[in-house]
Amino acid sequence: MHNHRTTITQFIIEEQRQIQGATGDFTSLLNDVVTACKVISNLVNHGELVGVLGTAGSENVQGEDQKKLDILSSEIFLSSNEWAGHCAAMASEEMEDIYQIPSRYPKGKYLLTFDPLDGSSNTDVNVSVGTIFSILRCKGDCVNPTAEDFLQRGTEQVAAGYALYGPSTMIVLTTGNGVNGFTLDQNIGEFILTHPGMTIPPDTREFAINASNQRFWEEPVMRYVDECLAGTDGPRKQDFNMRWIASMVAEVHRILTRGGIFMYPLDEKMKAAGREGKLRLMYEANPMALIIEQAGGAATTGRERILDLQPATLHQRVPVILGSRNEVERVTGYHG
Ligand SMILES: O=P(O)(O)OC[C@H]1O[C@](O)(COP(=O)(O)O)[C@@H](O)[C@@H]1O
Ligand SMILES: [Mg+2]
Ligand SMILES: [Mg+2]
Repeated sequence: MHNHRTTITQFIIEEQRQIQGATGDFTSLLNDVVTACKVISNLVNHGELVGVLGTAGSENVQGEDQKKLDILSSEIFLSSNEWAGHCAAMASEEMEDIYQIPSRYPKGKYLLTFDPLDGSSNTDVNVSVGTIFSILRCKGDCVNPTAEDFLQRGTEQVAAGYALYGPSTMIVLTTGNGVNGFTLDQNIGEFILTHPGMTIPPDTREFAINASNQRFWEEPVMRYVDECLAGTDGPRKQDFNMRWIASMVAEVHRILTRGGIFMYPLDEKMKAAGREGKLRLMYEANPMALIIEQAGGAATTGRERILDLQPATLHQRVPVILGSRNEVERVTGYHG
């Protein structure tokens, strides 16, 4: 008897069988998302061999220089998910407005939001990058959806996940029923369940923050990091380690695997620029917050639970503090 390995398709179908009235739409939408991640993984893996490194010479709605892979990955996600009739519309980090499903295709009942290439500053230096996605139900006019239809709290997500293009390619997924990780077996081109029921330890001694912004941090974050750096000589009476990969997907995956706290807090520089944070609520903070909470961790802005936030705009930025529950609650507590 060969040792049976569960593919992501089988896992999703078996999970959907538990749901009364499941039509299969959700399953095939997830399958199309998985296909898109496979295609992006292949591009990232081949890098300069296929000429996909470097900048595209254009800016996105956030005023950031777009990498070729940002745009290619966004196009791959759109073309993989527009034809099958599951989506009413889509929204990408790389597009100002929502993407309407071309009239030649049927429309469906889901809204797909995604960060096609996360960790863009790492594409050209061969460091892990990823894709982040979030699925919502279309509650309004699904024939002519608008950006407003996407502005649902993170608690409304029916699924969230990310693909990590690292030494191995993985997908980590939640449909609100725990968190599971799958590794791409390049030989058969299938994602195999390798990390069932991922959970985050409540305590950790590993923090991640971009220390180059230190002089702009608000007092609560300054205090928290100072106490970590003071180690056994300070009030925490224990030493802490630090990590910063500059790819949110890779940081979150490390935290899901061994615990930790990741912070991209609001700071004085952002406030001066009229910005509410660095990371985007709809396709970075909300999907990651759902995954983290489903694995037993916590995710706040420092002041509020991220999943409770009422989105105001499609590309809204928010402060993000997530990971091991007791540390996130400590930093949040410092914010009063
Ligand atoms: O360059 P910094 O300030 O370290 O910021 C790194 C952060 O920015 C991001 O790259 C933003 O995401 P994108 O690459 O999708 O724009 C995060 O993945 C990462 O955590
Ligand atoms: Mg990103
Ligand atoms: Mg991105």
